[in-house]
Amino acid sequence: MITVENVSKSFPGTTASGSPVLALRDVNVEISAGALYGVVGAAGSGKSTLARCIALQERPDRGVVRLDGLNTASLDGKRLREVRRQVGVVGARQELHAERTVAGNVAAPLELLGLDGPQRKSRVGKLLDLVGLTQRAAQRPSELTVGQQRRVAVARALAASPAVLLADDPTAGVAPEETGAVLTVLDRARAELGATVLVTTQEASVVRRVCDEIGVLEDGSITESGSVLDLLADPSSRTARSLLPAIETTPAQVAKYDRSVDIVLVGFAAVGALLPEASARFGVELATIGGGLTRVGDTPVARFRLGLRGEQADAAMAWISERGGHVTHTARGPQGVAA
Ligand SMILES: Nc1ncnc2c1ncn2[C@@H]1O[C@H](COP(=O)(O)OP(=O)(O)OP(=O)(O)O)[C@@H](O)[C@H]1O
Repeated sequence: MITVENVSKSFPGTTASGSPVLALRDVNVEISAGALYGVVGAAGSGKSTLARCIALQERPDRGVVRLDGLNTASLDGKRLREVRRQVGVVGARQELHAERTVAGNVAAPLELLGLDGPQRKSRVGKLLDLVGLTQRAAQRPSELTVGQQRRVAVARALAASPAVLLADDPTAGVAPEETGAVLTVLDRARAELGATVLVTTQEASVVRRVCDEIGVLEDGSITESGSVLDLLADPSSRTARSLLPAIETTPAQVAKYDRSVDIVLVGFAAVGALLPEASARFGVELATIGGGLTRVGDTPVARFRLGLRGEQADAAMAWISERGGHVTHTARGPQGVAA
């Protein structure tokens, strides 16, 4: 478990005015052990600063970072270096050793730890298998794509078996067709090695594919946090806006019905069966006039705009809500009576 409590961090100003940059403002974050947690925000929102505070590479001005309950604020010297080793870091700007092979790059931290040859070989073999680059062991980084280089960097960061893997903008500069493979490797680090994985990103697609929980940073403050699926339940949340399918309907489409509602459905059962069952049970016409289906991780998630017709429409919507559908009332058609 990683706990960030009331952390603030500023840097001396670099602009002409010289006023300090407040990179983090009173940030609180809780990351469960074994989670794949996304720190999400625009450029300059403070993601890397938060990541560096958690990796103990930066000291907060105020507040505390706890790693498994350990207050890291007072750590120094040897103990600080030991605890830092619990966090493996992959950054977009971190270079691999150009003159060493892929296997040599992954082995480098193990050499520093003093593992003997056979132990190193076995560990490097397992890590290259995890990142899917066994066939590339003898190649140099320059022979690999950016996405493959990033996967080597992940293997290297995992070499010393850290409890936490921190990937700062892992898909930056990676070709779109390769981002899936990079994210799969992060997911495997969590699933197969039990690491807690922390990812910083600006990309909704990264959140959609792999994050269980997120914290959204805006201008140094956390504005939304929690489980991704829970955040989707509030259609006005930034997370919902960026992850749910867009709804594009014209007033003319809505006008054909008594009224319309927007509905978010999460999970296999909800997406497959709720609407037809509600329609049959209450004798109500439920027509999908906008929205669509997406996937968040392995979970299907739908957002539809429905046109409703029938006396029992309210009862049908209440029935859907009781079964976990998130219903937002939108416009009434011309036949509707304003509430
Ligand atoms: N070492 C530093 N010295 C001065 N200002 C800094 C330093 N590091 C970060 N900042 C400033 O703090 C703010 C937050 O930066 P940070 O790099 O954490 O944001 P970010 O969300 O990671 O951005 P990006 O997605 O572009 O990497 C920015 O205004 C940045 O200019």
